Amino acid sequence: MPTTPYDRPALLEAHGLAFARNEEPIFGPLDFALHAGEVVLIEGDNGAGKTTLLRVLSGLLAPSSGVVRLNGEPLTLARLSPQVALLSHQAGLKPELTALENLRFAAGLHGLRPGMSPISALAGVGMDGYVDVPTRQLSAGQKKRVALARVLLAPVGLWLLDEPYANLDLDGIKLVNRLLENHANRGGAALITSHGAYAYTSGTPRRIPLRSQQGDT
Ligand SMILES: Nc1ncnc2c1ncn2[C@@H]1O[C@H](COP(=O)(O)OP(=O)(O)OP(=O)(O)O)[C@@H](O)[C@H]1O
Repeated sequence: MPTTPYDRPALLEAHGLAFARNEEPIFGPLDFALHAGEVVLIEGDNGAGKTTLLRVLSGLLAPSSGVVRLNGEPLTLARLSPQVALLSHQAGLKPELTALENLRFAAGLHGLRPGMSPISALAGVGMDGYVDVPTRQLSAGQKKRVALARVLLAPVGLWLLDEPYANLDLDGIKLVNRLLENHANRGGAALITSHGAYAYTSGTPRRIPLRSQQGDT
């Protein structure tokens, strides 16, 4: 019998996942699973809890209740870094290093996706003309592209991308959609947040709507 991604443990699963701050609910409880080949979009207005959810899913914040599993195993920071590439609001680049040096540094820490090099990852995001430029001299959108190149370079199946479209021009938005589509087609999976304006549209992604709970009665 042919196997499908659904026969294997999900790359990422959340069960009864909720987060509260000072007893104020931020999101949840949420139940979802992300399988190989899927892109799932977390949608919500400003303050709805999208970044908080990604920080919980990446082990940076502990949930108030519920569990997160990576490839069927409980999430731990030790399991996270070899399996997950994170893109957060801050590009996370070292400003004194060039774009290329930043990617070489990342490759030294996390390794390389087969067939990919720091130069080819920069070319893949349209930044091959900026390899020798210190990243402090780059615009916000250019920094975002270098940060996306770092995601592209990482030899991992799961991408957690917080606002990948922010600061990008129209070409950059199409680029993110193309990167997501290619990643899903080669068996990867991605969870992305967006306000919805530039949502990934290929293959009708599943959506997890978040709604601000603060002030609810
Ligand atoms: N460090 C913090 N301390 C206290 N409250 C916080 C903190 N970070 C976020 N919040 C609150 O948690 C709620 C969810 O914030 P979060 O950043 O997750 O929303 P978001 O959906 O990502 O918003 P945006 O679309 O504006 O980026 C908001 O009400 C916010 O004010």
